[in-house]
Amino acid sequence: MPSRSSAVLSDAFKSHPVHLHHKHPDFSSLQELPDSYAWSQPDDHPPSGGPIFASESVPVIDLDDPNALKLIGHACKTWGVFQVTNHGIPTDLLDHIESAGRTLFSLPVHQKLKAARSPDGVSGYGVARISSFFPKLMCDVIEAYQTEVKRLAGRLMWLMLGSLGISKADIKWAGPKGNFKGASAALQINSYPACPDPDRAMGLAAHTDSTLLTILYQNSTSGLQVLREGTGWVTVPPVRGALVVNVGDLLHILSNGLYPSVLHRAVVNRTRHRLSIAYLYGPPSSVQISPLPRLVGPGQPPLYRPITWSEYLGTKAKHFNKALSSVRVFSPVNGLADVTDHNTVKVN
Ligand SMILES: C=C1C[C@]23C[C@H]1CC[C@H]2[C@@]12CCC[C@@](C)(C(=O)O1)[C@H]2[C@@H]3C(=O)O
Ligand SMILES: O=C(O)CCC(=O)C(=O)O
Ligand SMILES: [Fe+2]
Repeated sequence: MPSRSSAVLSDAFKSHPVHLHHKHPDFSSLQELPDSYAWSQPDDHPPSGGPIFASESVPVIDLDDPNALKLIGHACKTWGVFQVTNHGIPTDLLDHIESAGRTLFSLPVHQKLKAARSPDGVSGYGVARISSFFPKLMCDVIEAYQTEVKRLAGRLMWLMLGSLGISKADIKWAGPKGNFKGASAALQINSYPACPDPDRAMGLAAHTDSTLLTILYQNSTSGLQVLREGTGWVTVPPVRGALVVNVGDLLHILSNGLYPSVLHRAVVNRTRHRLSIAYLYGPPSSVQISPLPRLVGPGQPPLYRPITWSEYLGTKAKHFNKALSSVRVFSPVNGLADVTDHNTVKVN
């Protein structure tokens, strides 16, 4: 979004521009998966959806539930992801932003390319890392959505931190009113066209978000999967009106590893187009984030060094899924893999 915060955030990519040599095919007319889209790691990609009858599923939490705080704390510790209902964002605003996204993606390719994201930019049309050049009507919807989702993000922050015993006095950068006024954020609209060969393709590769938290709206077509230890990839089913919340790397750092960021990916569907809208939420871009003093002590040394969001995005751009372990202070002495290290994911 053309906002001050994303202009500052984009500084993070100046030294790691992404040069994509992709042509943008017209997906609406493709009968076969182009070779350039065939996924090279079939082992890591069991047929779309993972186990059909997963014994456990991602928690769905009603924010009006008096036990919401406890339920959120438990979900953050054990899953790193949960869905929320009664979150205050009206369903018709969700419907509007979805149709605004569809309108954008259904523009002819040449028109979308006029808003192509530059190699070191945060916003624009492209293959993952979006926005701008919207017709006025669409901007209104996006602004309305950003206002609401920003408020929800602040509320979720206090619920997530509150369940760790953290109060407003502990987070100075939340501002005098504790409403995270200076927070930075990016809104990413993802479009996953129907794919003739979904088991050989990938919508969005496995990653963790470099955020404090991410709030994701997904339309009625499933595709989001989270990696659950001992189970494998678990589909997060779309629940009408609900939003998915996941823990990002910066909350992982802030909580000194108590709330692990969750590895997730998006798979594609043979017949249905899928759309998702991610609100990637973080602290003011130059605030140092480090394990909260309240969560460290003699038996619990700080596991991560202080780092700003801007610096972390640069680290992510360089090390991808190893970024988090690259800011870890104590490497395990016995050489065992760090449980938080997603090093089973190969970086192409
Ligand atoms: C504020 C952010 C967070 C970004 C970069 C920048 C704008 C776009 C975000 C995403 C969204 C898609 C996955 C990801 C991994 C990607 O490629 O672009 C995210 C990345 C991150 O979480 O690191
Ligand atoms: O489309 C999805 O479900 C996932 C999107 C995502 O992970 C992201 O934008 O960071
Ligand atoms: Fe993500």
